[in-house]
Amino acid sequence: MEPSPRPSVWERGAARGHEPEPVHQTARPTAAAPTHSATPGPGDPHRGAAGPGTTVPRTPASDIPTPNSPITNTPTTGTAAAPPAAPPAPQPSLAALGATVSEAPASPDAILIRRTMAEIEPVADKVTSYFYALLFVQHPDLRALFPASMDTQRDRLFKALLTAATHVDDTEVLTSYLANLGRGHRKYGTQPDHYPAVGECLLSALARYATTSWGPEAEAAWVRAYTAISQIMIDAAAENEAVAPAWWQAEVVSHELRTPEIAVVTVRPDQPYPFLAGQYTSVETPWWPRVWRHYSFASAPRSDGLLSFHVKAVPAGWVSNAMVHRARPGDVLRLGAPAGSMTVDHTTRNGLLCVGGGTGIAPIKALIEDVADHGIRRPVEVFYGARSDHDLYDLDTMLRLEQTHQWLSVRPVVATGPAVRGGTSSETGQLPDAVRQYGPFREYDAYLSGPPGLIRSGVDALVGVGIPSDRIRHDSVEELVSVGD
Ligand SMILES: NC(=O)C1=CN([C@@H]2O[C@H](COP(=O)(O)OP(=O)(O)OC[C@H]3O[C@@H](n4cnc5c(N)ncnc54)[C@H](O)[C@@H]3O)[C@@H](O)[C@H]2O)C=CC1
Repeated sequence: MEPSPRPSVWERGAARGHEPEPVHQTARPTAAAPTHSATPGPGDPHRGAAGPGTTVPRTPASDIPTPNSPITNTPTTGTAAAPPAAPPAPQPSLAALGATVSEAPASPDAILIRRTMAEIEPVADKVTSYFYALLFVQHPDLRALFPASMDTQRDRLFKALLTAATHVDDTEVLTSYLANLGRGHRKYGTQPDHYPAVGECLLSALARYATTSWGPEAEAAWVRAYTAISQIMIDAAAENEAVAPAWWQAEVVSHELRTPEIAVVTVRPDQPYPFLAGQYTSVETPWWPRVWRHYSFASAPRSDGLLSFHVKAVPAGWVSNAMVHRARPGDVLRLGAPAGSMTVDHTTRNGLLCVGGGTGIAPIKALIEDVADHGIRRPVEVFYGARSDHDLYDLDTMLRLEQTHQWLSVRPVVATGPAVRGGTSSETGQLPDAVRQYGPFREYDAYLSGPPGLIRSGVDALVGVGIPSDRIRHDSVEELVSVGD
């Protein structure tokens, strides 16, 4: 697969009179690879972040590139300039982006971009493969910074780029999403001068496969979109450097095997870790460098600063098996920044209807603790589902919470049963069906957590029991699908 020797679009500059965007600045840094969602990626997490400081022209996020004041990216090795004062705001998911795409009239650029997208969709795998082949041939220094296995990685960078480009008209949601993405990429050691390299390869891949819709206008639209996207990410990362580390080191302080496959892992971050109950983080183990997976926090923020995760070892899951079968007290993990919008709205007195399946009960437990911490009595109804009685690994904890808080009600539901544990008999069936038997829940906000299939069918059930879709919160199904192991 030969990379095309085409001249840089960033050197040529976008159409419509925009200033050209220089491609290469100083020495290429010791970059890193993206592992989950989007763009240029990670450095070796256990060696410290990227290489020498580099500069790129900087523009206002909402504008088209105009060289002005430079950003200087300095290595971040986990030392925050100042401790983060407040927990981060919940971040929008790709699902949130999807909800907005059809509402506004499309701009000319968006129309051109969507045409390209429609054309490459049937051959998306080929486009992605070509994109990475090109990236690694033209920038071999970047290859060593991606995970050894690209199986999971393959889709992430490319898909996120395309998703963001598709939503280029929706400035508010897109900016928030991309800013979060840019901050999240700090843990990979992503540097500003990686973005033009990725942009070049993205456009080359599109040009090769979108033969019908591609042309000077489409290319110019993509250059503008990608330039805006990368600038938002670069700016957000630079701003975030002043207030938070690129990652946190976290020592395992306890490891409790609840079933042969499920462990509760508790860690102590090396510095304050602000987050909100219901959020999740990315975790990298020392055994699989540059492979990050998402796990929800299983507790609300605690006064001792400890964080807990419920991890189920899934077949062939690298990180999950390491977390369950290998991690022991004293091991040091790395954590990315917190993310996710499945958080409690404390401006309302609505009740909470919580549906947690399997290890999806972890963030539900955090939400319950959060409600308790706020001291306001709001009804909280929990449906806790598992395949069998044996898999209700956290039922004792949930029942203890129910005994402590009279506003809390916990209903175990097993797919195959019947079962009785802790003196509480479980219902038998699927979680969404169990929810439908109760209600209506019109004065409730809903929280869904668990396998992607449960999220999808759960939303329908929750709407069916009277909860408007804008009051149903769950993490992005796309992210859940891509973090299964
Ligand atoms: N924030 C979140 O949404 C979180 C999601 N998870 C995800 O939860 C999953 C947990 O896996 P396991 O414990 O093996 O769960 P599991 O496969 O044992 O299922 C748990 C429960 O969900 C129900 N369920 C599964 N698929 C369903 C479907 N298509 N429709 C209706 N109900 C369904 C099952 O009947 C069971 O009650 C993982 O995929 C993990 O990534 C875990 C923690 C947090």
